[in-house]
This record gives sequence, C-alpha cells and structure tokens, in this order.
Amino acid sequence: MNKNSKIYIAGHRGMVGSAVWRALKADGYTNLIGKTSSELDLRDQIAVTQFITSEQPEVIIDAAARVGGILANSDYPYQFLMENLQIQNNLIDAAHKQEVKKFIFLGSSCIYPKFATQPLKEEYLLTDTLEPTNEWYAIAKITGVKACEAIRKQYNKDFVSLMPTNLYGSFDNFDLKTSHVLPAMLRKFHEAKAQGNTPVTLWGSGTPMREFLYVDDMAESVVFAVNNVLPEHLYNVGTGKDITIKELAETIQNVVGHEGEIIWDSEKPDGTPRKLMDVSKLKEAGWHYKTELLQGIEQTYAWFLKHQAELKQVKLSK
Ligand SMILES: NC(=O)C1=CN([C@@H]2O[C@H](COP(=O)(O)OP(=O)(O)OC[C@H]3O[C@@H](n4cnc5c(N)ncnc54)[C@H](OP(=O)(O)O)[C@@H]3O)[C@@H](O)[C@H]2O)C=CC1
Ligand SMILES: C[C@H]1O[C@H](OP(=O)(O)OP(=O)(O)OC[C@H]2O[C@@H](n3cnc4c(=O)[nH]c(N)nc43)[C@H](O)[C@@H]2O)[C@@H](O)[C@@H](O)C1=O
Repeated sequence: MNKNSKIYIAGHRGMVGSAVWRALKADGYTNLIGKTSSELDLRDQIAVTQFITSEQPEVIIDAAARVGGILANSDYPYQFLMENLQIQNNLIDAAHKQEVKKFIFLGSSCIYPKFATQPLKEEYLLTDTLEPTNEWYAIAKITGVKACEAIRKQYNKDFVSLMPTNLYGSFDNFDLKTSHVLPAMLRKFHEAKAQGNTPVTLWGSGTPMREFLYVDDMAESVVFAVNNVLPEHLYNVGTGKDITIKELAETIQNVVGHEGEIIWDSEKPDGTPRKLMDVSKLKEAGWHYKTELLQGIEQTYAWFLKHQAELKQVKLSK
C-alpha cells in the first residue's frame, strides 16, 4: 500500500484502533481518518454509506465493535449480537460497493467451538457448538468472517479477517463490570494495595486458561496485513502461549505489589476452559509477536498509573 493511501480506522479511539493508528503513523502512513461514535454511529447504514462514499478510503480497518468481558457478554446478548452485526455489515457492504481496495476485519478467538482441539486452527471454525457466555458476540463475528470470505471468493477482493486472542494494553477498559480479566485484575490489586492490602475477589475458579497479546503487537499485525496481500481469508493472531487465570492473578499481584488474600467467587462464570491459538499461519506469512506477557503487564500497569486521573472520567465506569 502507498504511504499516502487514505486509511479509515473504524474505532480509532478504542484500545486496538488507537494502537493501529499509532503503528500506521510509525510505519509512515500519513493519510489516516477516524470518526468517534458520536460523530458517526456505525449502526446507521445511511450515515456509513454517505461517509464511505464521500471519503473514498483505499483501506478500511474495522476495529469498531461492542466489546466486553465475560459478564458484559452474557448480560447483554442482544447488544453484542445486533450492534456488532450492524456495525460490520454496514462497513463491509459500503466498502464492497465503493470498491475499497483492502478491508481488514477484526474478530475474536471466541469464534471457535468451546471444546475444539487445542491449539485452535483456522479450519476448526463452525465444526462444533460455541461457549454460551459469548455465543452472541461470536455469531456476529463469524458472520463478519464469512461476509469477507464471500466477497473474496465471489469478487476476488482483498478482504481479510484477523482473529485476535485476548488483548490488553494502553487505553484498555478498566470498568469492573464490563472489562476483560487483565485490566480488571490490575485495577483490583492496585486499589486493594492502596487500601492496606485488603483481599481481592476474582471470578470463577481460576482454572481456565487464556492467551494474552499486547495490543501494540496486535497493531503490528494489522500493519502487516495493510502492507501485504495475504493469500488466505482468515488468520489467528496471538502468542501461541497460554496460562491459567490463577497464574495470571499471581503475576499481576506481584507486578502491583499487593500482599493480601485472593478470593475466588464461584458464582461468577469461568467461560471457555481454554482457547489457545495456533498462530503458525500468520507466522509463516511473516508476522510474529514481540512482547512477552510480564513485560506487557508491567507496561500496562505503568500506563494505568500515569493515566488514572483521565481514566476516572472516561474508562473506569463505561
Ligand atoms: N479487547 C480484546 O481483548 C479483544 C478485542 N477484539 C476485537 O478488536 C476490536 C477492537 O476492540 P477494542 O479496541 O478492545 O474495543 P474498545 O471498546 O476499546 O473500542 C471499540 C471502539 O468501537 C467504537 N464503536 C463502538 N460502537 C460504535 C458505534 N455504534 N459507532 C461507531 N463506533 C463505535 C468505539 O468508538 P468511540 O470510542 O468513539 O465510542 C470504540 O472506539 C473489536 O473488533 C474486538 O472485537 C478481539 C479480541 C480480543
Ligand atoms: C476476548 C474475549 O473476552 C471474553 O471472554 P473471556 O476470555 O472469557 O473473558 P474475560 O477476560 O472477561 O475472562 C477471562 C477469565 O477470567 C476470569 N476472571 C477472573 N476474575 C475476573 C474479573 O475480575 N473480571 C473478568 N472480566 N474476568 C475475570 C473469568 O471468570 C474468565 O474465566 C468474551 O468477551 C469473548 O467474547 C472474547 O472474545
């Protein structure tokens, strides 16, 4: 792609979108555009069509979505299904009709069956049933993958889907009801330490396993997909390594310096037992992660400490 190509990043203020913006700038791209959800509601088909028709971007990166952790996904099934379908359908169809050269769709590792063989290969898609806590979101994301695959197959266009594992990093959501586990733990241990090492309550049994990718590495994979025409429609993005939620808790407790008790709330769901990605396909194509988990957690905690005052206003209660 030419470094002057106009690239629209949908969701450019979110954790992933903002990291993609920084990474594209660092790679020399000069013509980036973005709109906040209050400027352009991507659920509005007419507004999206008008925007894409008037801006004529060469590339669209879809990092806009209704996103949340295990509890938000199970409490708001309709919003996680419908808003994601609306956002991605509007963007994909407008991109197709306006002859956008490249479209990058971001899904999630939860598209794969709950009890699929590990590590998860791209071809396991639609081979069994989904994890119930996030099947609504997963079905929307599977539809996005299939829409891009159909456009690719029927019209031979460069529409590609990247499936990130669980992500974390700067500009994450630290709201305790809607966040993912890693930012929730950082905040819980931090606040408990400040209150004199009070106990920290975490969710589920601590036995599920998760894989975590630092968001700036994720953004690098998007830049890689902008710079290269990938031969297939679907690629997993992750580290290929996972840990138990209990191990994650102990690691974060050490980074934060909390010394109190950890209580596991068995009333809260565990979700899928394991979702380790097979990341060999994107590695063979030429992309590999850089940031190890401990380093990424330390960097994210440093970011959290620096931005606490702003977070209080915007992201501690979404
Ligand atoms: N976080 C994670 O662990 C993972 C994320 N992903 C995927 O990565 C992508 C980005 O996620 P992430 O950055 O974490 O999410 P965030 O919640 O941080 O950002 C989502 C962005 O989407 C925008 N958005 C949401 N609804 C609308 C709407 N109706 N109209 C316009 N914009 C909207 C928001 O815009 P605004 O800020 O202007 O309101 C926001 O910037 C998503 O596709 C997600 O599914 C995949 C796997 C894991
Ligand atoms: C990215 C991915 O994210 C979601 O799936 P998830 O991985 O299950 O989500 P999670 O990060 O919220 O939890 C991971 C594990 O951690 C445990 N856990 C402990 N203590 C806390 C806690 O305090 N908060 C949270 N949120 N979880 C906790 C929790 O019980 C679970 O066992 C889906 O949105 C899905 O759609 C998706 O794509």
